[in-house]
Amino acid sequence: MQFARINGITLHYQIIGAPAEKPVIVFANSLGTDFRIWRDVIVRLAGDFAILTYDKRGHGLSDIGNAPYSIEDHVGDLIGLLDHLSVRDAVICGLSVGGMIAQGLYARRPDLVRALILCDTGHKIGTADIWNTRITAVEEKGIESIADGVLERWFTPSFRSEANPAFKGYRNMLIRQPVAGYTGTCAAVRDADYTEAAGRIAVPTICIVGDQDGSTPPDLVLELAKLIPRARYEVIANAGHIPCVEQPEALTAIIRAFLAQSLEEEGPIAGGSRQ
Ligand SMILES: O=C(O)CC1=CCC(=O)O1
Repeated sequence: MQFARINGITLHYQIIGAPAEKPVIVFANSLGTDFRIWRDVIVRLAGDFAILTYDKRGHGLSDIGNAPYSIEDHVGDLIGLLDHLSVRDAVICGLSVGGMIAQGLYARRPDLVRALILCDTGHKIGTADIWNTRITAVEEKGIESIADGVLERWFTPSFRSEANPAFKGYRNMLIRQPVAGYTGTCAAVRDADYTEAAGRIAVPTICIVGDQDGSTPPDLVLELAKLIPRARYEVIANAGHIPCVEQPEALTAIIRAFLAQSLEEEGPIAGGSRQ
């Protein structure tokens, strides 16, 4: 296991492959999850790419730090981690709040970003009322009290079978996140708005969404894609909010096709920076 002290807190991360030798893909995960959600995508990409995953603050094995957070706290952690690992010019793939972190990273440090894969995310997600209601419920009654509603938006009905051990496992992942980390990140999403910044994105970008995503539905993700100059847009069939879990093969195929085209257009990377 790999850990680094960044911005005064311990972050848990994992690097597979050599960033000095292969194009780097960084995966940023969603609210209420840790980096294990990317496993079935990573195993399909490893070998061709160096892969960095990490648990954002307040999630997984990373420290909680001072909650509540702003999205800039999460962005600052990823900047710190990439600087710590001397990774530049990476492909950033972010899911949901991870996609907002990716947008914020590009806004602050475009030198770190070669391409963006924005998965089931938005320039703005939800309303202040929705997030404040959720924060209050979790503070008063715990994550378990909202888990069923969240899981209905995360996964399609066929995945949400009690007979599916993976469904139970991801429910465990959600309800075992620290309350302060979870509500702290709800506050970060509530206050984040990348509507203006989206128009300034000038790297190859693809926006991807599950056709049954109940959290950031296809309409929202399409709206984001339309804000970003020349962004591509893809819908994955039979997936909710977390296609890396439900449809990893389809998601990997889209990522591969996008990177084959966009990295080819831009020229080869070696040593974590463009030639
Ligand atoms: O958990 C949810 O409701 C969906 C979600 C919104 C932001 C995020 O990261 O996940």
